Amino acid sequence: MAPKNAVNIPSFATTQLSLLEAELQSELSETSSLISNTSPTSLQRAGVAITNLSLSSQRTGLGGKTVVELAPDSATASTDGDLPEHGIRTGDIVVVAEQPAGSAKKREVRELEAKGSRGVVTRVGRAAVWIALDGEDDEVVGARRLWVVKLANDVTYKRMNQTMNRLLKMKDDEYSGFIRVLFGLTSPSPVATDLEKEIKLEWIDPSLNESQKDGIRFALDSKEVALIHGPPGTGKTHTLIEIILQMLKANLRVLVCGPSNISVDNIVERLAPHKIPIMRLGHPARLLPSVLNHSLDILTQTSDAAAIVKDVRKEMDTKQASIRKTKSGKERKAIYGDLRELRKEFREREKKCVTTLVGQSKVVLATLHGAGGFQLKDEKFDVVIIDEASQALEAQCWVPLLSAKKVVLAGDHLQLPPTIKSLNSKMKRISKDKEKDADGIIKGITLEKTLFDRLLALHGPAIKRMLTTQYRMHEKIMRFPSDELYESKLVAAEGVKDRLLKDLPYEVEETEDTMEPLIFYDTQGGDFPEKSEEEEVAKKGGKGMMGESKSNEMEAALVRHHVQNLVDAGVKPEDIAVITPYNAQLALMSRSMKEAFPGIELGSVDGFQGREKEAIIVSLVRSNPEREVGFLGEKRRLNGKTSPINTPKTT
Ligand SMILES: Nc1ncnc2c1ncn2[C@@H]1O[C@H](COP(=O)(O)OP(=O)(O)OP(=O)(O)O)[C@@H](O)[C@H]1O
Repeated sequence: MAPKNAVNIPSFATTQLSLLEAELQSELSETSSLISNTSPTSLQRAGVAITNLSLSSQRTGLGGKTVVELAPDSATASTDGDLPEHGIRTGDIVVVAEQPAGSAKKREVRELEAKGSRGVVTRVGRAAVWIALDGEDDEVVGARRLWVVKLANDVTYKRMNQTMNRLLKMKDDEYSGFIRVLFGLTSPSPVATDLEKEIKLEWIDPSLNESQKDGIRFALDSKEVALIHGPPGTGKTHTLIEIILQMLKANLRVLVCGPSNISVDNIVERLAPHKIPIMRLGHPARLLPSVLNHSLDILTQTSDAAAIVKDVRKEMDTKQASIRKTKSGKERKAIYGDLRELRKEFREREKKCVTTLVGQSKVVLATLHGAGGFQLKDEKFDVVIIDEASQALEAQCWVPLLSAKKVVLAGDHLQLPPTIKSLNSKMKRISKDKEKDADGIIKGITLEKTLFDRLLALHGPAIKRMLTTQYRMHEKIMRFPSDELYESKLVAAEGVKDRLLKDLPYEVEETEDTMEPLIFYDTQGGDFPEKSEEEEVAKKGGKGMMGESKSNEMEAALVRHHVQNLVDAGVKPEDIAVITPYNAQLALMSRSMKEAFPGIELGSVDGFQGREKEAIIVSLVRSNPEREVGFLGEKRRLNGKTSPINTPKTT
């Protein structure tokens, strides 16, 4: 029987499309106001541009695209030849253009795009940045001074929109059993507790704990959907690896996805030692070096099927190199003509080779977005596994799911959801639309609500298994998240439950700071006032830290003092992280501490989620007579940052 709260699929798709549009618009307007109101130098400082570059090489990359390498212009470069501090990352959508003279000149995004070439950053090095250009005939001439400016990433939206539009247009009889379950038109098939099967299951990893085994059995037995709920450090990825290996043993074909390249690479790295045939889709420049051997691009160069693509690639590279040697415009034009022909040939051959290689792979790994590429267009999988599912937008998850039969989602809905920029306008807009009863928008669906959340609300805890033993925190640190968020179900593994800083595998003195797992510094009262600052760096992409920011100087001094104590006791700075929810506080602390304690890590609370350190110092900043805590009121923000030892927690 269908649950009462079944979701109307076309309305769901319409709602998602409208939310995605609002989100894209807010991203676009944020970028364009920044670009039009700020000088190149300030844009660089804000993390969205690199100035004073020149072209150092160009060659053919995946899909026959031109990849340009840009390095600091010799006239302006620092003596070490390194790029200046910047915030451009692999995967960013950018424009490469001639740098405007006059630092404060106003410019429009449109104008910038018209003058320059759009592309994707494929690699960021210490002394150079590589960009794959979108256009066929894009020409970046070497003699000029260039700059790179980051644009809003509308590419990911395009794929989500396509997916939601396909869902919107599907007719009732086109809904697969799987889709019907995911929208509550039917209930999930009951999972038979097949005792025989349980007995037959031979564990590949002998160290699995009981809750992990239970989750694995459930993921294997369920017919349409299984949620693996993994609180911090409970071995979610560990569990997924066993699930993948068991599925492979059962001769199933599996597609493994995650919202980011790093989430996917993490799984590839852990699967690799098992020597099973795996294929990682995605641009090699964005993959971890250790993962490259499994990447489709490398396989298209090294496998037997690849030989046929190789000669065209070589020919194209030679042509690319010759462009730079010629001064004549006419000759250059002719070379571009040849390149266009070669590129066509290259793509056809590459496609054939890719289809052969992908068709042979039993385990394919890609980002959610990457799963929508041409390589998987007609491929069928028995199961789609999504890791970090509570960090992904639901529309993103549907990219690989539209033609799926079964999904295993791993995540933790009690840690922070994906960051959404348009939250306020979106909420208002939905309720207004609802009042007017317009376009079938569903109230209560937000971008922040992930597929994991929605399925849990739709079908209840029966579709979920929770991992309960955590391998990261001292028992006392674990107590707070366990009691507040996980119904006191977490258990600390033997190896960590009473581990202290003094027990680190190198010499650490026994002091009051190294013998306590959890220390609070009370900073209430008049001596530690918070300060508000207009946050210039908010646009840097600092998650959840928009608008004005807060800092607390006295607290920063206290943090520094505590770090000093730890270091004096022998704790290595690289084992210490200082995190804070506020950008202004981060800036204040970074300045003084990075130099004093080389190797120490400083970061934002949101950015640090899911990482580990031996000692974590949390600077909470807020301290005011009104007792306001701002966005720290979000419980999920206080979750998941703890490590074996958590030191001062300033309040
Ligand atoms: N059954 C186990 N026995 C011993 N150690 C384990 C076991 N399961 C997981 N671990 C260890 O716990 C740590 C966390 O594991 P893993 O990275 O798989 O967890 P996670 O839940 O994916 O982490 P995160 O909270 O970052 O998402 C790792 O160091 C891993 O080796």
